Amino acid sequence: MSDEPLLSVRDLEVVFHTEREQIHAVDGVNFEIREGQTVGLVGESGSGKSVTARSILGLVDEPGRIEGGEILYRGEDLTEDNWADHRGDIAIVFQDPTNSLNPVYTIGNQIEEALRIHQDLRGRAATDRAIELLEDVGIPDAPRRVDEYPHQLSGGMAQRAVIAMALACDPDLLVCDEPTTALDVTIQAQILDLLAELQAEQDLAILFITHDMGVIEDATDWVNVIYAGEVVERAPTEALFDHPAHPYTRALLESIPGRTDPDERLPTIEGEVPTPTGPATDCRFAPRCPEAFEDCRSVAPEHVSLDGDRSAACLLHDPARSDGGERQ
Ligand SMILES: Nc1ncnc2c1ncn2[C@@H]1O[C@H](COP(=O)(O)OP(=O)(O)OP(=O)(O)O)[C@@H](O)[C@H]1O
Ligand code: NI
Repeated sequence: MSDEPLLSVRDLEVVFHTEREQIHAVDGVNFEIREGQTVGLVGESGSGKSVTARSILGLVDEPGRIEGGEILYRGEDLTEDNWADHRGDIAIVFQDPTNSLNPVYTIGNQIEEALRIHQDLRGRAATDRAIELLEDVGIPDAPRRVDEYPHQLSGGMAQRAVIAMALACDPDLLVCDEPTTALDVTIQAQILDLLAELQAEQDLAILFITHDMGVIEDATDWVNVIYAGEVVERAPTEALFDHPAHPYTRALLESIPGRTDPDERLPTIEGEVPTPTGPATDCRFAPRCPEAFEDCRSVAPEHVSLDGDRSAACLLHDPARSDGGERQ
């Protein structure tokens, strides 16, 4: 295994040019994923998680455009129109399996199509491999179910079939955009277990996107916290949960059920994620931040290195500016 990251997202900028305004949905995002690692991207709705995911696959649609930065897959910049060369290397699983499956074809047909394109497998060999993949993702009675149509599967089984389809390209990286959000809780846990198993058995790297810190704790090795298009904190998962450095991360952690007094109502963060329509001139979280001070409203914070490899973009950690807040 080399030291080079499998995927390295550097200063990614994605802008949506709408009639009314320019939305900087992803505004200078940086993170890395190493082989076999599970990396989380967590933040509230509208923070830029899905746009980041779609960028990695080359799936940003009009009026959106990648306008800056690099997405390096094994050192090769995908944004220079290299997605076609790596079609099978990176696969994506979306939230709602019914949108990823075509209702008029059997599950088997759809997996076999992926096998034909990516592995050049046809006929009996493709069917056998499709059955094997369905078995790998824990679908019981796979030789029969391979001939079923999407509507014949439950939500959890359909999501397993989508994962089987993603694995048919034999990817090194699986991008999972809220893969369990549409499923009920017990099924969610089963899909998380399945992903952990596949990750361990196949040395698959996973980018796990969610708004749910509980899922991050269960599923990831490393976390990037995203707010209004910017990564505001990055840390190994355990360290982040032990000592969250950014006030936004602390607020997200307080909203996990079970971490606060069960008699109290679940604390939620008041206000909403702002939509960035220009370059950052302040801390975008400041209006909602219980610890904000004057400078937070006029200075865009840079990432400050903390212990280990972690960092946070918050003036509380900037020794030159903090007015006596917590320092590390
Ligand atoms: N097609 C589009 N046209 C205009 N703006 C868009 C479009 N798609 C996304 N955006 C903008 O990008 C921002 C980030 O969206 P994104 O879907 O990445 O959020 P998210 O973090 O995935 O949220 P969620 O948890 O709700 O899925 C949105 O707030 C929106 O302003
Ligand atoms: Ni999303």
